[in-house]
Amino acid sequence: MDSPHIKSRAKSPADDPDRVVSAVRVDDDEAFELKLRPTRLSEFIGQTKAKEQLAIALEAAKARGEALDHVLLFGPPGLGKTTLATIIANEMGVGFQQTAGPALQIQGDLTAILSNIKDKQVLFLDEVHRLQPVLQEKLYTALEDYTLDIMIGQGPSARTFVLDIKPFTFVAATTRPGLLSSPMRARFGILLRLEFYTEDELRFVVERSAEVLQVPIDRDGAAEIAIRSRGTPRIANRLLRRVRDYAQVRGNGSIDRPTAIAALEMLEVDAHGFDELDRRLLRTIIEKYDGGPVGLNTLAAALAEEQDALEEVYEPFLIQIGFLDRTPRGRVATKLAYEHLGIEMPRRYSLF
Ligand SMILES: Nc1ncnc2c1ncn2[C@@H]1O[C@H](COP(=O)(O)OP(=O)(O)OP(=O)(O)O)[C@@H](O)[C@H]1O
Ligand SMILES: [Mg+2]
Repeated sequence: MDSPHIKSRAKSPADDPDRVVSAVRVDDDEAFELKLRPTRLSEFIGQTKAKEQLAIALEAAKARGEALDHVLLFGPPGLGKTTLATIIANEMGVGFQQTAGPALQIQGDLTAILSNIKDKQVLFLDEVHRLQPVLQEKLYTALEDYTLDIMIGQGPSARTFVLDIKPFTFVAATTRPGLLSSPMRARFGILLRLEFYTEDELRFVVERSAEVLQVPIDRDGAAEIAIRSRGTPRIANRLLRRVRDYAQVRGNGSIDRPTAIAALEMLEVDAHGFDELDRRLLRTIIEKYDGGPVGLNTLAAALAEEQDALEEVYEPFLIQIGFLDRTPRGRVATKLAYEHLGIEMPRRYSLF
């Protein structure tokens, strides 16, 4: 993500409650996530709409013996974009190569990757919104007709070569689809929007991960973790890991509801798994703008965050659980938000 919000430093990063519930990946998630990452579409929990759309496209492409159409995966962090990209390669039975927008700086970086592409393979580009505009333009032709124009030399003696590229599947991921140019968006045949997970789906995620990790957990214990995971599998897995530690040290190693509650309270994970920005956003609307409505640009300035990051990454979850309303006149904090923060809701006087 582009703008990780500034966090106060706790003594140990592992004890920082905001870190525990942040949807953004942190370094020590990596090895752990790899282990818990589903590898086939059938193991991928939830996202029924995206999964169905993808399953049909995969079957059709396989039947035709062609590369799958280019895919754009978008949605807030930690919902399974990278996971789905690897699943696509597995299901197609093709190679997988991964890079990220900020890793490609000059045209040579892109040329090197594209000229080594194997037939029908998946090229996964994470954070596609951070790819330099000049490189985006180069990519357009590669995606459309599998050729790449390479300029050699400068000035009057410059010459252009056309490089043929093997047909491949470009899978791009972004948390901020609003930052993509429309020609870029038009290159994707398959657009998959990932949504926040329901509590039941997250309970499945927790139960599945517990099985992989061989941690005994009962349904209520898993449900308790699911509720506080902010609709996000990454957070669910991270909380499971911390609750497992707690159960091992303070309990008998297995996770039931009382153990999960005690562990999550110790970690200061609140009832909805809010992180610091969620709370700051709601508090700002309530305390600075009397609960709203407040315009997105004003709110972004007050929080020192980018507008589209608020709109695409943070607000959707708060809206989904009914803490925030988007109205034509701006953002409004709801009764639930006041209750959650323990602030009394002022009585509103109507003019009529
Ligand atoms: N549908 C799912 N079923 C089971 N586990 C999942 C699912 N989606 C995600 N996960 C788990 O959540 C972790 C985070 O998912 P992933 O890395 O794919 O998210 P992402 O959308 O790529 O995040 P980012 O925007 O930060 O790149 C994975 O390691 C995986 O274990
Ligand atoms: Mg990812």
